[in-house]
Amino acid sequence: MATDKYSVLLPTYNERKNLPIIIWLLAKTFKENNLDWEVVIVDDGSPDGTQDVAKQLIDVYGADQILLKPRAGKLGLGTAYVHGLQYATGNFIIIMDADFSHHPSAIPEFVALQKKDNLDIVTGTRYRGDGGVYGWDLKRKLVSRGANFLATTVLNPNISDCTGSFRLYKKPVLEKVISETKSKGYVFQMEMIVRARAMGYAIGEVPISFVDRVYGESKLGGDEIVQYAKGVWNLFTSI
Ligand SMILES: Nc1nc2c(ncn2[C@@H]2O[C@H](COP(=O)(O)OP(=O)(O)O[C@H]3O[C@H](CO)[C@@H](O)[C@H](O)[C@@H]3O)[C@@H](O)[C@H]2O)c(=O)[nH]1
Ligand SMILES: [Mg+2]
Repeated sequence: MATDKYSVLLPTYNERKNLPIIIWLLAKTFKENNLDWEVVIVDDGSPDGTQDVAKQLIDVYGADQILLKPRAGKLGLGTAYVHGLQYATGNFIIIMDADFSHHPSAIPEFVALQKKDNLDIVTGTRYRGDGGVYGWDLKRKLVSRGANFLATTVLNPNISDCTGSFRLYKKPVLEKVISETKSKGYVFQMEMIVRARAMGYAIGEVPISFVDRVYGESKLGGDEIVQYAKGVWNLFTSI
């Protein structure tokens, strides 16, 4: 009996090479675990032809499993989730990256933990238990650790990985938290989890291994880091 449905929001920017494999892995994982699913691809006009690949995947898997909801230009990661959510039909939403840094094989663990404690949110953590980061250089590791340290000391949300973006939400919970969230870029994930905590939602953590992408480049730039620091400050003064 499968009444629950899981909608994956998959933001893409130049992920032509990664998309077919991540979709294949997702389909396999959901099928093997007997879960009802769909993927909403939010592509921001990638110049590398990501959308052509997405259309081919719709032909292979069917339009009820793969939805392509593009935007005209690169408008940022945070607003990509807001955009994708409008089209999701599942009662649970999974947010993840399209470049295998978030492996679909962790999804059954997220689902099981959510069910066990009837959690509102399950978030992947690189900074607890068996979790970890592989393939990042020292600078990127320091940026991530520093970002988490800043959020933890200033906002104290009692979450070991505030900037991670592999998460499972009850759909109404995500809708509520997203409606209160103001940031537009990478800082969005941190703001979401801090606000969710302040709203009193039940949050669980699953240790995950984050492996740096094989194909393509990260889109995290210096501007995102500045936006992040501003985001922590805004939350500090508003929550
Ligand atoms: N639609 C859209 N997608 C985007 C955009 N920017 C990035 N993406 C997509 O968002 C995902 C993550 O982007 P990456 O560029 O691969 O991020 P990262 O450097 O690996 O950063 C990861 O770690 C950060 C810090 O923990 C996380 O905050 C971030 O979400 C991600 O998991 C990828 O699927 C990428 O294509 C955008 O402006 N628009
Ligand atoms: Mg990445």
